[in-house]
Amino acid sequence: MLDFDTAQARLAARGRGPAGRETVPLDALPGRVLAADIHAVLDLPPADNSAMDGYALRAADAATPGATLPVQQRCFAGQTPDPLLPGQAIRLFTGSVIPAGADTVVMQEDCREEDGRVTILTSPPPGQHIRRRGEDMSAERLILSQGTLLGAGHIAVLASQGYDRAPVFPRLKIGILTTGDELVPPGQPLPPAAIHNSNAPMLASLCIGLGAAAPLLRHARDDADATCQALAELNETCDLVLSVGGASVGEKDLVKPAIETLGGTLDLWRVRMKPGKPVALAELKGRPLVCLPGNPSSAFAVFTLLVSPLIRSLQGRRDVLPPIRRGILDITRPVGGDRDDFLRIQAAQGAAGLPRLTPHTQQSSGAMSSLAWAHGLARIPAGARLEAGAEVDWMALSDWLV
Ligand SMILES: Nc1nc2c(c(=O)[nH]1)N[C@H]1C(S)=C(S)[C@@H](COP(=O)(O)OP(=O)(O)OC[C@H]3O[C@@H](n4cnc5c(N)ncnc54)[C@H](O)[C@@H]3O)O[C@H]1N2
Ligand code: MOO
Repeated sequence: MLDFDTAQARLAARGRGPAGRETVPLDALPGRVLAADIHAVLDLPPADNSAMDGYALRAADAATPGATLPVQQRCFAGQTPDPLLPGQAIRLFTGSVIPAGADTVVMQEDCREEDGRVTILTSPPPGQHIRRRGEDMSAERLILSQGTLLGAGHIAVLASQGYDRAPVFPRLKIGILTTGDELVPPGQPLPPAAIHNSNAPMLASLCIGLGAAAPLLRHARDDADATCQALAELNETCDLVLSVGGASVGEKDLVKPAIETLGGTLDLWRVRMKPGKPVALAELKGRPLVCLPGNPSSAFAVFTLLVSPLIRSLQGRRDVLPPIRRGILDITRPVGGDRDDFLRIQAAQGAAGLPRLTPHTQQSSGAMSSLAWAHGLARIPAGARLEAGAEVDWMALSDWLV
């Protein structure tokens, strides 16, 4: 058996960054991956400005508490103040440019203004409440790196620099192949012995959550030619193909022979993880193809832990392997087996700082109710027998499925 970390590293390393780029306006950037380093073109703030509503003055003019200074001018954000005359103060507001000659700002709560004069109740130190030119971003400095997954914070930074668009990598095209005569699409009547195809919409939604284009879905009945045909079509049109089901040892496991018939190479693994043992990484016409196990919870775990790093590396992202968290097992019976167990858990605030991880009562690979419940997957290392209170690694879905 192949240990879990080796399988994960092999898949993460298979990703080759995307070819091509496109330029996209700010409102279409969330979830896209930056295709170039971005440098600042402006100093931000562009000039020294006030962090408070108050008065700009020379600290030396208010060294004695209770000093009273004439108010020379009122200057709002967006206006250019006159130079500050000696012994005077300029009324300003948050964001107002600091007048030449002023070296400090006193917030209005520490002053009293009456009849055009302001009394400074608390003597200010020099430099107080002044935001310096360029202290946030300075022109020509790197502000965003290629491979960054863009969100609201990055878009704010781009906009502040005057960029109204940015270069991004094209969205990854993923094809999903499901197999099995027992499967019927949702929305259609269910004959005896059939089940609805839940893996196709689940995997499509996982791919979209990772920023891929809406996947191309194909279903092949248990037939060698149909499987070959669907696989060839997906491989032709997509950057990555995921097949699900038919990866194990059954007599109708037709995906592997189809890959070989089409001239692909196949690396077949039995990964020491539960759920999710049968996984294969194939290469067909220079493009990767991953075979996932058909059991829905196995497909979900394999996608989350093994396929998502491959997708992130194919997307050209910097953060291929998301963080691993720590938590405390909240269990009533010992856990552990001969494979690394990835238990579907909910996390709650624990007493001692680390979160408390409660596994779902139904951990079977075929059961999927827990997928709509889980916050993450807690790892129980192969060979371990862990009791309540044991500290373990866990992968939050909110970290791994973006
Ligand atoms: N003799 C052995 N049997 C099995 C082994 C083994 O080592 N020896 N491994 C088991 C493990 S572990 C897994 S995981 C499964 C993997 O099976 P396959 O990847 O070949 O998948 P299928 O047999 O096609 O299906 C398994 C299960 O999942 C259901 N399924 C499949 N596709 C979908 C779908 N799109 N939507 C909903 N459900 C789906 C299918 O009906 C089966 O119930 O093999 C074990 N067996
Ligand atoms: O590995 Mo299978 O995924 O246990 O059911």
